[in-house]
Amino acid sequence: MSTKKMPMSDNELKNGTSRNMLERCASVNEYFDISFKVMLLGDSAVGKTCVLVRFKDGAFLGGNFIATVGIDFRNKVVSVDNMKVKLQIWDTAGQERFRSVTHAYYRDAQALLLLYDITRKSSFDNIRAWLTEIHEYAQKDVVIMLLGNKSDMAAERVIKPEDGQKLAKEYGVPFMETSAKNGVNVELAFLAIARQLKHRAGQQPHEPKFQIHDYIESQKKKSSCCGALV
Ligand SMILES: Nc1nc2c(ncn2[C@@H]2O[C@H](COP(=O)(O)OP(=O)(O)OP(=O)(O)O)[C@@H](O)[C@H]2O)c(=O)[nH]1
Repeated sequence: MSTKKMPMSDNELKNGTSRNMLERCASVNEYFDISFKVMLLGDSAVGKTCVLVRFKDGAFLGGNFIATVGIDFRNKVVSVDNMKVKLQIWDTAGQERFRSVTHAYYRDAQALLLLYDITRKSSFDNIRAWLTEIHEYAQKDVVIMLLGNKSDMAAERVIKPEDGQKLAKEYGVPFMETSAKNGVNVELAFLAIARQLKHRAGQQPHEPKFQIHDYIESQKKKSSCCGALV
């Protein structure tokens, strides 16, 4: 299996060869205290790879769209309180024909980021089908977050933030709009997931449960002085 268009040589990437693998091995060796698997899901072209590249490398993959083939992953170690949390983030192909490949990876995932494109209604309408699939293949206690991506494309928007919020509320999952292009909320989404998983792993019986919704809202308020965060 291979992937596409991370910011390395195109040929290596499409064929999943040497440098790609070496870079991943190098990041595997980075020190960490605890590790979690996170998967990116959603229709083809909603921006899963771009969101991952934005988080991992702080870059935007513009230009021609090349669909992911199969599945691939990237590691990133983030600090949560005084702990190093490694997120192994699996980027899946959104195209229907790869579904049987990606199903096999659901079981190991501790968190799922489910994306739609705010400029494409069908990708939003398909979220219910994705959630049905998640309930069928993923662990019962998997942490799910809904992301409305491409929030920078205001002129082409067809899905309002309230629609995303409403759907997320119906399923009891946190929601935010992101932009892989300008980076809005991308880091927050992954950090909120890392924090939730870390708290869950080390939670003592007397400790209050980590409230991911409250954390997201507090972080948005903190950064609202520096830019608009939906
Ligand atoms: N304006 C804008 N374009 C984006 C954003 N995210 C992704 N794109 C563009 O949308 C297209 C699809 O992005 P990908 O990240 O390849 O989509 P994907 O979900 O990984 O697609 P599959 O690999 O087929 O599942 C590309 O042309 C990106 O440049 C964003 O936040 N804003």
